[in-house]
Amino acid sequence: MAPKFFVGGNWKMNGTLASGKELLSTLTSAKLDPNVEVVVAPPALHLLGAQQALQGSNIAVAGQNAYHKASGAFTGEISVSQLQDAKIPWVILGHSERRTLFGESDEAVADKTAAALSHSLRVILCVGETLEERESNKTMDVVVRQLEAVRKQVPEDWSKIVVAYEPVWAIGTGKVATPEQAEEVHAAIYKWAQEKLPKGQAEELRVIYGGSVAGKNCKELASKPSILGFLVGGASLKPEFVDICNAKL
Ligand SMILES: O=C[C@H](O)COP(=O)(O)O
Repeated sequence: MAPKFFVGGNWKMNGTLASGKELLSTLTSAKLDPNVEVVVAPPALHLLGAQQALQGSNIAVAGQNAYHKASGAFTGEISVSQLQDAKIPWVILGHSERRTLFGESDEAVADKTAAALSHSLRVILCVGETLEERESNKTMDVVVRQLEAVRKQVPEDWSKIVVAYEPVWAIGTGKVATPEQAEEVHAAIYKWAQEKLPKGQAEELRVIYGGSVAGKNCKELASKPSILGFLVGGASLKPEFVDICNAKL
């Protein structure tokens, strides 16, 4: 059976308690494709409220980041064990904004991923190249390097990982990768997974696309065979997120 199409909404550092509540009520009252798994990632401060507002719905919540140490003097951080304790099922790790603005290395992302999995969290693992890397034909070198750093620490079980391919040049720019550009990288990630992950896991893996996904481009992207979902930023704050969740209908 093909894995379920996955749509994540990454709210980033946006919104108020009131706007978040309104957005969630739009989502819970909308008719969403039952064959799609929907996860929203509000800012940390809003996570528990969102989780409560989503009770009884099929929409789950995700943290936008987490630290791999269980506890201690790490001001400003939230740990994977605290997410687990609060029954937050998902966490986004390795987002390019974390990598570029907050200096997270491939190894740090791998540490976090391994720790998150060992605390029973599901992980949306982001990978992707910058414009400069794409223009110097290094897209797959970068993506494979990022994936391999994680595989080194998580050699066996990727069943709780969703890989989000997010070309940095397409994030928040309105410059979406063409369906062909995205498909090419997704297919190469699946090839990597076939070769490097234990038998049977590539078939279960979901590789989703992120970068300026919107109501107007989601259907064409979703029609590509290797695009098994989206990680949506800006448009996840708008009612059009419902259309994106329903891209396969
Ligand atoms: O996590 C989501 C990505 O950064 C995409 O953001 P965007 O849809 O605003 O381009």
